[in-house]
Amino acid sequence: MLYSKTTPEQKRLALRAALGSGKLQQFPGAFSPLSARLIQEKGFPGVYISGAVLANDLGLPDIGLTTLTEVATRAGQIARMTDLPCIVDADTGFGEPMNVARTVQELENAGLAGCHIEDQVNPKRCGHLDGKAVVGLDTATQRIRAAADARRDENFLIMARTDIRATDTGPAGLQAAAERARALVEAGADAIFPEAMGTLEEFQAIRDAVDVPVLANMTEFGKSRLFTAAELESAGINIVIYPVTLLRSAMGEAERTLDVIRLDGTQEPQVERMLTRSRLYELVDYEAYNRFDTGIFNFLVPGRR
Ligand SMILES: C[C@](O)(C(=O)O)[C@H](CC(=O)O)C(=O)O
Ligand SMILES: [Mg+2]
Repeated sequence: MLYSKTTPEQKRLALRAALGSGKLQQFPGAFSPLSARLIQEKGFPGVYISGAVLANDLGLPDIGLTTLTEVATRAGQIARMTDLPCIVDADTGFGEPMNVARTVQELENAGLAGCHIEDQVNPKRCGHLDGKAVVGLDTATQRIRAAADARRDENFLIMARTDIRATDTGPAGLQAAAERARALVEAGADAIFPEAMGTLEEFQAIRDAVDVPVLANMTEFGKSRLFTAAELESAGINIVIYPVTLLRSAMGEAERTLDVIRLDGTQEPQVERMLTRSRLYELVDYEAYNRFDTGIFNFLVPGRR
């Protein structure tokens, strides 16, 4: 009922333990607080909160238009509805290194378990598009150092994302990614998100370059093949995200339903594919509110009528 009783501190500890377990952790992307409940119910160990989903849901492209306030607010709404640790996409940290410091403190306040900060220039773009540019090593490491120094809970996870691989599609790009990953860990990153890796061998190369957890981004219609959990685990990957998968599924289904209503004049053929009323009520814990309400209106004071 209401919000999660698991504290942010407990969630951060759980995330640290999960990442150190040696088992691949699958984090689907929640597009809403309710979808985070579904992710928890299905037995996943954590929730990812995607910058692309946040922006797209507002009708905006994912090019750094969303603000820290918008991201922290929405991420906080999602985080408080689940007992699972949530990792949020903090893009480039919303400004200069000093802004990155504030970003981390706001995300801590919002109850997140961790965030990732990338080395793209502003305006940033989806990591799987062409023509990206990254900042120099100094700025990239300053962002991470500022983030690591700003946190007040040492277990808040600072993940560094590097987009440098795609700036040179040949072996030099991969070499640059491995070097940058090492430098970002040196600057204080607790985990590495190598963006737009093409093959399992590329993931393996980053894995070999650092001794912190490594993330794989299994976003659809991107540069990576959609590797299975077993494949990623065999490459030594610690955490995999499916960032936009649920939004794409939900919007795909919404589009099909709208077409049916237009064509058939009724949604009837789609009803059997929908979340039922009782399932929806289960997810919002309706029953618990009912008990609460009954209790309030039935209280007795001994000796009084
Ligand atoms: C992971 C990502 O940063 C996101 O915002 O979810 C995106 C996902 C996407 O656009 O498919 C990314 O840059 O890969
Ligand atoms: Mg993003």
